[in-house]
Amino acid sequence: MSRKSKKTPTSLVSVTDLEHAYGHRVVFDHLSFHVRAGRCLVLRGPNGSGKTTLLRCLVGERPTSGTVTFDGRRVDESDPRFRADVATVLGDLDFFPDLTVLEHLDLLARAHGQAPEQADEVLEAVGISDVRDQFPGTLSSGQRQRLALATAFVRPYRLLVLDEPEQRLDTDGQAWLAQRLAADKRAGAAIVMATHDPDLAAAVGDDVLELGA
Ligand SMILES: Nc1ncnc2c1ncn2[C@@H]1O[C@H](COP(=O)(O)OP(=O)(O)OP(=O)(O)O)[C@@H](O)[C@H]1O
Repeated sequence: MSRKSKKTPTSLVSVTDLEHAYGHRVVFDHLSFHVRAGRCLVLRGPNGSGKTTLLRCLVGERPTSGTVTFDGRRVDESDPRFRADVATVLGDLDFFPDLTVLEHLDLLARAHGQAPEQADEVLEAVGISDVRDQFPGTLSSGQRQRLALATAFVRPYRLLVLDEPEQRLDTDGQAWLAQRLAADKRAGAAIVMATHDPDLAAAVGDDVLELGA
């Protein structure tokens, strides 16, 4: 008689005994967790508790000690496979001043092998079609944030890493973001997101890691 083995879902991101310090200041230590495909881990904690530092370690910043793996391999931001699989919106992005909003997205879509109409679709979805021909320097802060999000959403990914994606978005933008992230999870993406917005955390988060507690 054959015995069926119960398949446990594998982790996409694995963090083991992670520590990061700036000089003598230990921001976090002894951190271990996993994130599976289709799940969202929310990082919470007060200002300065280490959320951004941890997100940066997930996408290639070298920690003081410990390991971070993505899909079973040590994270290496120069690895083309890693870059193809992982999208990030971390901090204020540097946009090319001489490329329009549409040109930015078009460039990224093509670089990731997407159809040319992908940029237009994302512009529409993110709600910045009306500024498609403007340069980044002429956008409002909320429009810049929408463009930052669009740079991730215009391309495929297996892991999405977001630092306070809700910042500067209006109410409609925040509601749209929550729906988009929920749809991403249903499509199988893993998400790790630092947020100060309890509504977004409740709408999208499956697990919560509290830093600075
Ligand atoms: N490059 C750096 N050099 C030295 N110290 C740093 C550096 N980056 C961050 N820190 C310090 O590390 C700590 C954690 O910062 P981090 O930005 O990770 O916190 P955070 O939880 O993301 O905060 P916030 O909620 O304000 O975004 C802070 O005390 C900060 O001053």
